[in-house]
Amino acid sequence: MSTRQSDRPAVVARGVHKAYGDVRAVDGVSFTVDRGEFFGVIGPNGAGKTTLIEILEGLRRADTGEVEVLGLSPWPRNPALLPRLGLQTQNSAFFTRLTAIEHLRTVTALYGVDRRRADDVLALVGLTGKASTRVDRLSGGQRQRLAIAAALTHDPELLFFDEPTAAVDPQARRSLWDLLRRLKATGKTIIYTTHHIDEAEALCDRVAIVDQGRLVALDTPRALVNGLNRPTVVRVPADRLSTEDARGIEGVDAVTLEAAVLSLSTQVPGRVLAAVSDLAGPHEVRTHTASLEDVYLSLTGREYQP
Ligand SMILES: Nc1ncnc2c1ncn2[C@@H]1O[C@H](COP(=O)(O)OP(=O)(O)OP(=O)(O)O)[C@@H](O)[C@H]1O
Repeated sequence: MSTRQSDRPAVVARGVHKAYGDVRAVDGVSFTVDRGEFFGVIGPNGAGKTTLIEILEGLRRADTGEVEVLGLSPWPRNPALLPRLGLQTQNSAFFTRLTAIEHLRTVTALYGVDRRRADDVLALVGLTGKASTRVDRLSGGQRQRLAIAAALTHDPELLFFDEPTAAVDPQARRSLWDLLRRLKATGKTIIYTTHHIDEAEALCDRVAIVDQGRLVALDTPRALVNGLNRPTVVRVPADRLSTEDARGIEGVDAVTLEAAVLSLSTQVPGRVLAAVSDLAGPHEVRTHTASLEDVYLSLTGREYQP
């Protein structure tokens, strides 16, 4: 029985390999991305992320393995697929001497869609006030928004975003997060590469960690963090709680004292926090739990390098 294209996952990759000479850029990668999923790809420099994404986008050909995008093969380049994909890349091309709205109207013309769509997507990314500003006068964050708007002009089903928050200040980064969450809420599938691991943790339904061309982990951020099985550490100023009292709290596995702060390790942080609060009050009590960054570090053996 044949399956309709629309019933297929957004992406299926099976045993994908790609080498450049001796360098195995992608070394046997298999995964599936569901429709409507926000799927993150993270990994150190040179891990093979760009090569993998470019294979999915139909920009490069895999040496071996199978790739299916929206139920179709992206290679040889598939004209039926291109209008259904939205691409924002690190080197997104701009018509820099045009204004923001002129740039988007040019893109709508290239895609053959109604030019009024340019105004819609400009509003969607919150740049209506910059419609008449030349592209080369926009800030880094505004340009990233414009690149996202351009990727949306033809209302694609599957979006590829390559580090859209690179070189963006923290405030603009947060507002881009809001935009990305709104896109996800409209049912778009998003494949997202980032060097900001906190961002992958905050935004993505699932995250693939790639290292040396291989998929070293793939799961929800929560499952990846839980899989580390690290204790939560509750920190309390040492003048508020004695070491003996801390050790006596049910659920505390270890207590250490350093720089006038007691650190209580536990697998049941809620219970321990409540007990600490009863004994010492809630002020200046801090908790530290493992994050996706810890997972990344333990799997790749590398600190995150921006
Ligand atoms: N066109 C090419 N010719 C030869 N080697 C290449 C080419 N493109 C990439 N490589 C090599 O393949 C490996 C994977 O590169 P890729 O750009 O896919 O990694 P990446 O994870 O995207 O890295 P970054 O985070 O730095 O962008 C690297 O060793 C890189 O040097």
